[in-house]
Amino acid sequence: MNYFIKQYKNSTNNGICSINLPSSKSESNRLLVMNALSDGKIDLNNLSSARDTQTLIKLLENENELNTFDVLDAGTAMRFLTAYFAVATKNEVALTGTERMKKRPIRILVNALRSIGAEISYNNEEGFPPLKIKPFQKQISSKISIPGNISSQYISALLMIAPSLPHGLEIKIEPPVFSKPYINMTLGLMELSGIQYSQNKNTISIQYQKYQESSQGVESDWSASSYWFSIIAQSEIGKKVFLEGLKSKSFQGDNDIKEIVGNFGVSYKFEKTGILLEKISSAKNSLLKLDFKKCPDLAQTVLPCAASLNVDLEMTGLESLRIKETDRISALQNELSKFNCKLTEPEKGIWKLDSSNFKAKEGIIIETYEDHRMAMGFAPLALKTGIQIKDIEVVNKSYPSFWEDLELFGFELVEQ
Ligand SMILES: O=C(O)C1=C[C@@H](OP(=O)(O)O)[C@@H](O)[C@H](O)C1
Ligand SMILES: C=C(OP(=O)(O)O)C(=O)O
Repeated sequence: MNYFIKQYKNSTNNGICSINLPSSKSESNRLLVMNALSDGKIDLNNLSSARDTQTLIKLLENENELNTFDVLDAGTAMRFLTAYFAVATKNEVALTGTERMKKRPIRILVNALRSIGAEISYNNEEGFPPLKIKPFQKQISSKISIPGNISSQYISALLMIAPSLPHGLEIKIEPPVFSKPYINMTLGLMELSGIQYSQNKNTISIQYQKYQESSQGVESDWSASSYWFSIIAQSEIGKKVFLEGLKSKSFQGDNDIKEIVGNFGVSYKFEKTGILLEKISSAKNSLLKLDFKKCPDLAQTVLPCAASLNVDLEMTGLESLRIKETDRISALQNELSKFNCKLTEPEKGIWKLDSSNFKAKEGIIIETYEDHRMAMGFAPLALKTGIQIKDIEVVNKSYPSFWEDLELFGFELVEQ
């Protein structure tokens, strides 16, 4: 199904809308895997409603009955379960996903796991899911060296299983390290679950030990919050929204959104139960330099937003976007061009967004490429002109109530 999104139903409504964001799927999926590794010692509160998390819950709940585990399009579930089954499964299992998942690389993680003794084979194409994983026999090494520039999910997956290995694990991450806050999130949550580790620059050492009993709550999802930062950035001065469940101290690197969108005239204030956003000034129209290395998932929020505010961008750290739910660079190029904006790579690794000719023509149709962030990143542009978003169910991966929340805020959505 598609939605035609119009601007506010009632633009004179000045009341402050309060949005109940989903909880972080990244935190939820880590806690679920750690809980499974600890035989259920972690009391989990406020797990995410995201499909990625709900899928992982179901798979782990039925672990003893299933022999094929389908993660759909959840990258974290694929990578985390590969490591989990490599050390914890009692029977041979198959791990699979969507057609796109079968094109997301996993060789680096499989090689690392094989090097410590895991028995994993490829069902179709070498280097890609689906995988076949046999029960772990014997740890043959306790040292791994792994590139840090492809996906941090491989590293998080290895860190979480490290305490269960008889000889522990020493992981050397070869720089450059992308998505580092996600590695720190893994270590932070492991520490809260009683795991001790030591770190010397890019080498992390974890001895054999047991996850301890603990109770863990999940914060709201900062990546999901980013669409609200974008909406307020594109609203008139004085417009506000309250986002529930976000905290000033977070494991999520995507909380960088509050600083990035500060450049677009959005202020924020933490309160007891969340954060209040307000549009206080126009965007600075000078060239803005941004590095997405720590927060790649914010790119699809920030680029369309900058485009509509006529802010040109010079960017680094976009490399990992090519291997996510879709090739996010091409998807962004295609959809931004519908607004007369150009995304180019004039020098290797340096990206430019030219927003000077931004034009919102009525009736633009946004393709979403089976990627939730394409739908949610472009939806706020409805503040400029009515736009159509294709395949709206795509948001279920991370933010199932996204469209209801837009309506609550005052957008008018018409099914097409
Ligand atoms: O560990 C995680 O929870 C995630 C890590 C990031 O992936 P990469 O490490 O592949 O960049 C991010 O894009 C993804 O949405 C979630
Ligand atoms: C990249 C993402 O997720 P994953 O890699 O876990 O599929 C995302 O949510 O934007």
